[in-house]
Amino acid sequence: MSLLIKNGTIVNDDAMFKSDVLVHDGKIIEISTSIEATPGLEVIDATDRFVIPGGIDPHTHMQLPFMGEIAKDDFYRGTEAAVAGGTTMIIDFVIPSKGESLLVAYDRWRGWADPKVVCDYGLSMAITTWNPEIAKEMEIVTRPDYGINSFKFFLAYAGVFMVRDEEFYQGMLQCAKLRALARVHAENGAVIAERCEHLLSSGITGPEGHTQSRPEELEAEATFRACTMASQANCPLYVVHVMSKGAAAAIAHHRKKGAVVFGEPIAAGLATDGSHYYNEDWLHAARYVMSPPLSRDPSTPNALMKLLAAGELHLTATDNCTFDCHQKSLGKDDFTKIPNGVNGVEDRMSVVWDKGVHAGIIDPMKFVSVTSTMAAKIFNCYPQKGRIAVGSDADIVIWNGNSTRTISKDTHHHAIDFNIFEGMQVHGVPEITICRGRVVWSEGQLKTVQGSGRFISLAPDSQIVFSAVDNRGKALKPVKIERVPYDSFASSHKESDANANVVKTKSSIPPGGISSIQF
Ligand SMILES: NC(=O)NCCC(=O)O
Ligand SMILES: [Zn+2]
Ligand SMILES: [Zn+2]
Repeated sequence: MSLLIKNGTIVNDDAMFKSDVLVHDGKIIEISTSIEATPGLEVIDATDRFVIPGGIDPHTHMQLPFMGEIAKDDFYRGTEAAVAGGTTMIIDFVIPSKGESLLVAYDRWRGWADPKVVCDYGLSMAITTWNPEIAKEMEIVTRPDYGINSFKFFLAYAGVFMVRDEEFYQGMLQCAKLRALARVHAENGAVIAERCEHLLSSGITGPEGHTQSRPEELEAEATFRACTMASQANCPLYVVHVMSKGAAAAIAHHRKKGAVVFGEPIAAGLATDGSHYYNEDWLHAARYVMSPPLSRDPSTPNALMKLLAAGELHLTATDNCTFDCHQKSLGKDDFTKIPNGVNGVEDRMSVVWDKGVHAGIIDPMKFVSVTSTMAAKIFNCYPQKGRIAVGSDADIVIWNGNSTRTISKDTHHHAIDFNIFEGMQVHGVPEITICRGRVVWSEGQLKTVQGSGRFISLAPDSQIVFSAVDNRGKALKPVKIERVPYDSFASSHKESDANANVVKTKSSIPPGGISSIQF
């Protein structure tokens, strides 16, 4: 099947130019001005439109079993919502139960996703238990037939997914060895558990308790701790769902010291805030319950966008994990029982365009970078994905930057009965979405076939993630001092030596060897 896209403005992360694009058999085969429309070619007129790489959402949880419920968007509805919003690839998380084999969990996720996805997808793997068997299985799943190149550690959800600091540290050592990226959900799960108990016993049972149990300081503290530990393990780190200025500052602090750390704000955190938790309507407030919570500081969404513009945060995701009103209502007497998670996969591209490009904070190239290219580079599928170039997959969106739409549960494609962006009017509309050469969304209609998406095997050792770590590792090598064997008798009779305390060996201070906490 062949497609010709004419008269559009191609946008990559590093350039914008007018050109035509010819697609054949799922790949881009030619980019030049004035490609002739031969008979049999389907022609798309992209005059006054941008032609952008399809969005990549590197953080979703389709049909995740969580908090006694199953997230409503399954891999079919969730990927339909994705393509309706201009996203052509997602990276979802395999999350094994505590003690479960990674391989068993992996097969379950593939069994769920493969027959349902309408766009391409990759997988990341959560590590919820630590033991030598898990370390071995991490090695297995990084092979091409499994295609995992990142592992996520939860520092929250005590007793469910959370790992202890020493397990997280061991896990990162293993990630570094396998050249896989460590990802972290950075909160202080132990303190949160204490605070939840205290709030409930003081009679605070509503959704306002959720946000009060998880002050921003705890996210900032955990982010700082995770970055510090990653530096000690010489392991690149990716902080998922950066929700607060404090967490973003912790990432920037460590980057300034040379750490390889990436920060991912999500659509919810870029477009709305935590004032909803104090809404008097219980259900309204419960809809926004997610962790870490939305920031109570109303200036945070704009600040996070500016940090993307400045390169201090790096790419956007959604953490799409949807529970409907009925599921949310299971926590009506106890906020700790409200299933955590919000929508985003359909609206991320429009929200980032509206709050970023339309607001004058980022340009269209940066938009492409933070919605697609950076994800492709970090997860090592670039330039197959994330670029409009000859040889790349034809994952393309015809984007109208001037058009507007109003987000609503009545028109969205999620499987839930509300939308956290309800009523928001956004500039930036995906008019046509093309997944590997197939038009899957046009004229407001889905044209999808279940199972038509493919699994993308992600290889370890991404350049943008790992190029710096070897030299850094040399400086981190433990130092051994060669000494004459210690003899306690001789030592106690030795004359005092004026130079006894002078270290004669040359030593350097490795990265992270000096405290990075400076006030
Ligand atoms: N974020 C959230 O509240 N739910 C999804 C699971 C996670 O990523 O923490
Ligand atoms: Zn998380
Ligand atoms: Zn998540």
